[in-house]
This record gives sequence, C-alpha cells and structure tokens, in this order.
Amino acid sequence: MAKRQLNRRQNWRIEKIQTERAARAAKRESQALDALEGGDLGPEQTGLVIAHFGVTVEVEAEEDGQTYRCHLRANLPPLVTGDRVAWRAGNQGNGVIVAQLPRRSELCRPDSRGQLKPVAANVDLIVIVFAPLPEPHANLIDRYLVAAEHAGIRPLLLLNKADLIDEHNAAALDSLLAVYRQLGYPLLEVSAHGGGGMQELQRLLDGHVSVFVGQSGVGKSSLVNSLLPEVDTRVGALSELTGKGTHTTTTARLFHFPGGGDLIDSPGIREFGLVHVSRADIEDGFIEFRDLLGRCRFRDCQHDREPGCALLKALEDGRVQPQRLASYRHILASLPQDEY
Ligand SMILES: Nc1nc2c(ncn2[C@@H]2O[C@H](COP(=O)(O)OP(=O)(O)OP(=O)(O)O)[C@@H](O)[C@H]2O)c(=O)[nH]1
Ligand SMILES: [Zn+2]
Repeated sequence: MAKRQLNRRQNWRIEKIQTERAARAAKRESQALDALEGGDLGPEQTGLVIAHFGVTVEVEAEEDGQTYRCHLRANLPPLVTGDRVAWRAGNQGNGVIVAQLPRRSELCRPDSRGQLKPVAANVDLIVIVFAPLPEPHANLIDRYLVAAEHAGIRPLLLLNKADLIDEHNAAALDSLLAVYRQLGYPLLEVSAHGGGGMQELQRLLDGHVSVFVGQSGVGKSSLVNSLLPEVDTRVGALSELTGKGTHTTTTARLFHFPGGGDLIDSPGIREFGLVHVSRADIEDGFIEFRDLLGRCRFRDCQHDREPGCALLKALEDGRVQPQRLASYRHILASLPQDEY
C-alpha cells in the first residue's frame, strides 16, 4: 500500500518534471521561431522531411540538396519523415516550415495510447524480407501483405540469404513462393552476403521510396548496409535514445540510395504491419478473397465447415490456396475477441 502511494507520488513528480521540461522547450521553440520570423527569411521553396526531432525537423531543400533544421509554425499538422513541405530558409542553416504538401501515402502505427499515428509519408514500396533461416512463416508474410494492401502501398517479396538454399529447404521454399507468384506479387531472391541479385534489387528500388520490413534475423540491416555502404543507419536511433533516456520510439530517417531512390528506416518501421489490423483490413488484404467474401450462405460464416461457404468452394476449385486460407484463419484468430 505504502509502496503504491510512493509510486504514485513518484509518477506524479516525473510527470510534473516532464510537463515543465516540455513547457520550457515549447517556450524556447517559440522564441527561436519569433527570431527567425523577425529576421530575413528566404523565398518559399519545397523540401523533403528527412528526420524528425520532436519540435524541429530536418529538411532537405529540393533546390540544392542541403539540409536545414526547420522550426514549425503552430498551425501545421504533425509532420513525419518523407513529408514534402513548403518552407523558407533563415540565415544559419535553419528555416521555417510554412505548409505540408499533400501525401501520397502514409504508414501508421499505434502510439502509446493505442491511437494510430503516421510514422512515414510518401512510401511507395514495402519490401517484405524473409529468408530460409529463420524459417519463414506464411502467416507472417501474409500479415505484412495485409498491412501493405491496407496502406495502399505496393509490396515486394524479397527472399534474402539465397546462398542458404539447399536440398533440405528448397522444396518448402518453392511451394511458399509459388503461392505468391500465382497471386501476382513481385518476388526477388538475393543474398546480402554473396551479392547475388543485389543489382536487380537496386534497380527495383530506384525511383521509389521504400521501407524494409520483416522478422528479426532475416538480414534487413545487412541488406541496407550493402545498399548504403556510406551511412550507419543506426545513428539516428542511437542519438535519440541517449537524448531521451526512457523513450524507446526512435526517429525514422530518410536515406538516399546512390543509384536514386530512397529508404526510410527506423526500428518502429521495420515492425510495421505486425500490430493493429482489423477484421476488415484482413478481409481486404487477402486480394484473392475480395470477390468471395460476402457470398457465403451464412452472413457470419467462419469459412470453417459451413455449407454454402464461398471460400471453401473456391478452395475446392483451386482458386484459393490452402496455405492462404490457413493463414487467413490464423490471423483472424489472433485478433482481440471483440473484433473477431
Ligand atoms: N548466409 C547469409 N547470411 C546473411 C545474409 N544476410 C544477412 N545474413 C546474416 O543473418 C544474420 C541477421 O542479419 P541482420 O542483418 O542483423 O538481420 P535483421 O533482419 O536486420 O535483424 P534485426 O536487426 O533483428 O531486425 C546476421 O548474422 C547476418 O550476417 C545472407 O545473404 N546470407
Ligand atoms: Zn464462408
């Protein structure tokens, strides 16, 4: 009891300190903004948000490719990495964001209160990475596909560690890949180590804004390091960690590939698609089910053994793959009960 009270008091103190700290930061921020606005600002131009640091964002000028630390005017919607903005330069490598330009797409994740918040904008390719090892799970790949379909962003299935394909795993991998090939999803095999397929991958990434997602250990870092030999993609994440101590969310950063094309990366983005999907998202995300759902005899059909089930009929006719139906059921069953 006493301990709980103590905890509550501690929490209250921590909250008070955090509020005061935030208020001081906001005040400093508005003073900085006033000083900027009071000075000579350059003409309005367009730029790209390449990183986000709470009260300021790093903007790359479209014109000269230089980066500027920019302050935000109060009436702006929240900006994220990948946003295109209208901004005006100040005099010391800083500037002011004037407006957010329309987004073509958004990646969203729930925040600490469970509310969906955008974490990256204008991504147009989600690279779903898997490998012979750790052994790939169809339902995990399908979860990422559901998330990509839901975000309206094109997926690319990337089998990394192709050098590890041998007589023990080749058949299983082939049948896994055949399902996605039949659905029309683009597929590529590479080896971040051996270098096989990497040029082809680079070609597919050129001209796009991509994110890499996939299970731990499939080789996302290795792929990114091989594509971006010049930069340490962990830098942004680390400096945020030491800056804030307890905060585990780390900023997303946009990197340019040498051959053109961009990558947006952060630990949070790598896990995109593993949290929060609704039943409707799942039904929509299995593209071959779209024409079938709603055609079952029973409205609350669980597509399990019900007579007149359109999905089971399609399974029988070979229009739906057993692996996909199993995966669909598995993902649905993982939803909280009230959404099922
Ligand atoms: N044989 C082989 N091993 C690879 C290849 N790419 C990566 N690996 C190895 O796989 C392991 C995991 O690679 P990472 O790049 O750390 O994987 P990750 O997906 O970034 O993992 P997380 O950071 O946990 O998300 C490392 O030991 C790599 O050396 C490859 O093409 N072939
Ligand atoms: Zn059914």
